[in-house]
Amino acid sequence: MSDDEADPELLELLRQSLSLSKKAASDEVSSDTGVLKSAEHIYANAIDVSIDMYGTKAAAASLFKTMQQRGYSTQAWSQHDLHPAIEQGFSEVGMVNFIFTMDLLNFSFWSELSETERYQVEYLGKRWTGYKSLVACLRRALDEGVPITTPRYWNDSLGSDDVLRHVFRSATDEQIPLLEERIAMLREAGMILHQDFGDPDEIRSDEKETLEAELDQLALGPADGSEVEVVVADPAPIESLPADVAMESAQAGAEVETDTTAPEITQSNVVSEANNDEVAKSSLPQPERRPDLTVLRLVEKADKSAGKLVNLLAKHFPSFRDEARFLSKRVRLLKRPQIFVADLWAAFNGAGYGEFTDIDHLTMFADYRVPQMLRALGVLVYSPPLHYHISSLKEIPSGHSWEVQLRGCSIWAVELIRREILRQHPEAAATGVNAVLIDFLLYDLAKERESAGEISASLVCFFCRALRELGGTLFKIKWLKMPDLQVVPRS
Ligand SMILES: Nc1nc2c(c(CN[C@H]3C=C[C@H](O)[C@@H]3O)cn2[C@@H]2O[C@H](COP(=O)(O)O)[C@@H](O)[C@H]2O)c(=O)[nH]1
Repeated sequence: MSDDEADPELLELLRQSLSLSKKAASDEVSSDTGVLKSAEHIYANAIDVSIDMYGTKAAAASLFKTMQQRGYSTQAWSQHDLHPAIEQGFSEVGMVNFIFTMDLLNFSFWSELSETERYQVEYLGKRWTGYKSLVACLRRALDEGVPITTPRYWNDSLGSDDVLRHVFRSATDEQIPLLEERIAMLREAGMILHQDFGDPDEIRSDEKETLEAELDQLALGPADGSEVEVVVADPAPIESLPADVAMESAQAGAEVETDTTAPEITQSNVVSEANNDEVAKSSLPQPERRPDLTVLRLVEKADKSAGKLVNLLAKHFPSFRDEARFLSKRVRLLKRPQIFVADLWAAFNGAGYGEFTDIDHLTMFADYRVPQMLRALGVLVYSPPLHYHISSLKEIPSGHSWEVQLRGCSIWAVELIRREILRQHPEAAATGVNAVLIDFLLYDLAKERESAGEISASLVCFFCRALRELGGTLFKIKWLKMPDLQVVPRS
């Protein structure tokens, strides 16, 4: 390096000491999520939920057998009715943005109404409920030309409350639970993505000038007093983005910049992810195309670590920070950050943006559906007070000790099932049997039972272990109303 060139390491040191470099802020993220440790702590101190050893062994055997029979793998993810796939015309940017949007809102589809009256979404000539109703809303919006999976859109004037309410519209009188909270979460996440992972091009000019001025003042002249040229890193020109992203954005303009002065949004003048090409051919004036790479940058910041990506989500996004207090200790459950990473891993089959070196460190995702299945399999056992509370259809408030015990013990139970499978079948380690696939399978089995009428949507029939052993009948009890998201009213 010649004398008059600025020392890049010195400049980075200056930036970090002034905490001007975003790079410094996110490098402190650990790859250890702490979720399994929290789950073990909850299990070790739970008095209302326990894990049955025999049930766990039996569940491990039957789940492994089912996995073998179905050849269960990440491939199952793309075979789902509504999940996006590259083969359907989604770009990689579009897939990542879709999955982020989906898992940002992937909570609480609970209804107390009957199958016919509960919230449901009409799409592709079918009625979708539960988690699938959310995915159907996103697909339907894209088909209707609303770029609902483009983070930039969430705070664009075109993305009004009315437009977003229309995206989640119901085919029945019941609307999607927590609609206003979901809209607020979209806007908050869009702002955070722009602030923390925004395109350097989009840094406000005054912000950039401030940065340059501060660095100018601090640039240390070399010993011989010659001038040091302060270089403020220019935004990476689009051609220097990873080949696949540059290609995606050059070809398909995966995202469309919504021009706030554009005419009222109509089906034809907004380019959606899924039908870029058709509209590209249309005669309409095409707005400037620029991909929204903020989620990609978030994913890339994790350096292919699943644990780091989970922690980045919990660190930057309050709505992903799924934690609770149990016996006056903070515990981490992080259901949706983990399910986002798992969905990326499955959607991309462990490659590209789905490649994670530590995917096996993820745990089960503590929702309200998989615990039902664990109970039905005889893995989870409830204390009489908890069982009575549930069977008398009483709600369990968010953050209540019972909720934390149910979620934490479910995570620990799936870990014990995973260990038992590997104990019974050491070869399974090579086939990638991990908590993610066990969880996915438990969820899918629960939904299959629901479709087969064994578990109705609003009333969940449990084989109460004690009754079954006494040859008792099926206990018709309603699953506890346990919102899996701690919704803090937005001030
Ligand atoms: N632990 C766990 N929880 C999951 C899922 C999924 C869907 N994942 C798909 C991706 C790959 C798999 O093959 C699945 O097909 C949704 N949920 C949660 O359930 C609740 C919705 O329930 P219901 O109202 O009945 O649809 C809600 O809290 C939602 O966040 C999962 O996989 N694991």
